[in-house]
Amino acid sequence: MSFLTVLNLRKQQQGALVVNDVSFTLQPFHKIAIAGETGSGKSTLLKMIAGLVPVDEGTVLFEGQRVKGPHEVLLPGHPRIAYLSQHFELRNNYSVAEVLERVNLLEPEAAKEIYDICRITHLLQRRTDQLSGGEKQRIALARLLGTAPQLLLLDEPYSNLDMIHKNLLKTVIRDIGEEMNITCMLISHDPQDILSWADEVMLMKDGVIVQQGAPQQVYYQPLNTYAAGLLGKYNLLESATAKTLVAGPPPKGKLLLVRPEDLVLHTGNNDKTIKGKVNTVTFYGGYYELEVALPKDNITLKTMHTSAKPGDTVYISLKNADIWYI
Ligand SMILES: Nc1ncnc2c1ncn2[C@@H]1O[C@H](COP(=O)(O)OP(=O)(O)OP(=O)(O)O)[C@@H](O)[C@H]1O
Repeated sequence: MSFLTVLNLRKQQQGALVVNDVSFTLQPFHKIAIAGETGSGKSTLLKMIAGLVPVDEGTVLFEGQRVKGPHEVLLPGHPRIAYLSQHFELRNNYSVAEVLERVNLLEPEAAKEIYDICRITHLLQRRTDQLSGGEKQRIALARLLGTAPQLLLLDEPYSNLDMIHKNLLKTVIRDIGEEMNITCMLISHDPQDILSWADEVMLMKDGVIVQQGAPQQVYYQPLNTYAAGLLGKYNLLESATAKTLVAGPPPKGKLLLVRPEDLVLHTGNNDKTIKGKVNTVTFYGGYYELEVALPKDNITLKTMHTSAKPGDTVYISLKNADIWYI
């Protein structure tokens, strides 16, 4: 028996199929991250799993039991599945401690551990209108954890957070998984959040899972340009370019997909380099990004150090990475 089984789930909104025959299973403590363009059905899928939105067709089984829809129960939502919405609200004119105590099901010691993990212990006496967005987010999370969930569904938890609060929340989410033994699923638009956290990545488009696999696999072996683009920049290289960079002929009708960091910049040429002219150089802090015009392609390349300037001639080779054509 799987921890969570999603079977042929379908949902229509305003006459359009927004979740279309989605099936997957989730084992305890396996971290699944979902990405997809806006409107691809990610939130609707999580809300159906949580029992907050009625299912049109299909079934959600949590520990072998069907998750009931919101119209089948008095209080919508499964008691052991928590969903953190992008649009959560904290009641005004209450202290943080009061907001948390209203729903807390845990012993004081366990509740205190959650407040520590969520880094909110110092905020307990504050009023909810005296909090920053990042603090509110961690309190909303602590409130959900107080209901003792086994499965936590996080819907874009990092949106609208500055880097400091985002990093703090990332640590909190990691600790929830590791120290509280809660299984998490997460939606995010940011490849860095997804790839660094997930055991498995699920990519959605038009209500369908278009690709699912380990982060390295979906990043380096995307099934199509949509999947490639969701997880970062990429180059699609013509066969003439591919022939210079890769030993052996490219498969007919296919293009070589290369991530910018898998190209190497040289100042001199050899038989595995291709000559190009630098169009732009952009500094991003930890790396530089160069746009380079090749005879048949324009490519994007990432490098840690460079003194190249627009107009310079450079030579480019491919790192010894796995070759992927689409
Ligand atoms: N309650 C609703 N009533 C009508 N249409 C809805 C409702 N909820 C969602 N939709 C529509 O269903 C589609 C999928 O929405 P959903 O929020 O699941 O997408 P998403 O992938 O989570 O998008 P985003 O990344 O923008 O949050 C969208 O076209 C949306 O407008």
